[in-house]
Amino acid sequence: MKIILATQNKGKIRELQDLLVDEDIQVLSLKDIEGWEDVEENGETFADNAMLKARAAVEKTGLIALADDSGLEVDALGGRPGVFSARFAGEPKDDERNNNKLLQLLRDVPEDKRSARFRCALVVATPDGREFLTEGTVEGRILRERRGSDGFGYDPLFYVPDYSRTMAELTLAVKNKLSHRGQAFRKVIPILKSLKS
Ligand SMILES: O=c1nc[nH]c2c1ncn2[C@H]1C[C@H](O)[C@@H](COP(=O)(O)OP(=O)(O)OP(=O)(O)O)O1
Ligand SMILES: [Mg+2]
Repeated sequence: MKIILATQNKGKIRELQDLLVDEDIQVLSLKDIEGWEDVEENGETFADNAMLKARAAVEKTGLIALADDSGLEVDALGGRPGVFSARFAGEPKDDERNNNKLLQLLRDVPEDKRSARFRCALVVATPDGREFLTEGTVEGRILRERRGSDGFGYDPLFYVPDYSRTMAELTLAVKNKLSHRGQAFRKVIPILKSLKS
């Protein structure tokens, strides 16, 4: 079986490839596809956007596609940046500037009000028109400075109380064990298995 990861994000590709390593599945990403043009992510929810990306990848490749739309919801910001996480500080999307903007907006927010969560929607779409959605979340809080250098995106600012570490201080394996993406992915496995047979 061969699937296409409908993402250009290197951090996601690394995590999803690691999650898929024990499955008997050949994995391509959009980086392997010539002439891929990003779809406009204009959905209202992570699920909507994952669906748009998965569908576009199926249409382009004719393969089963797995798309990820994910982001950060900060309670003190009323759930922002949410679906706008990637472009929080404008175009072109840039993790460094996004993290700076987040720190700036939360400058006067006290420790007990810095709660946040990562949310991930994964969509599996098939060439014969079927679509499957799974989701995952992980709770944490936003620190006042970056810690750690692994991971991507908002990981250096996202502290996971259960592990006393930021996401960027966790190994790939540990992050995949607890993350929003890891949780959503574990629900995808039985779906992929059912498509094989
Ligand atoms: O585990 C994570 N650790 C840190 N940050 C994360 C994570 N998961 C999502 N995020 C952030 C990064 C980006 O600011 C946004 C995703 O935006 P999102 O549109 O889904 O991805 P993207 O544009 O980077 O790649 P693509 O659309 O090709 O999959 O949320
Ligand atoms: Mg995107």
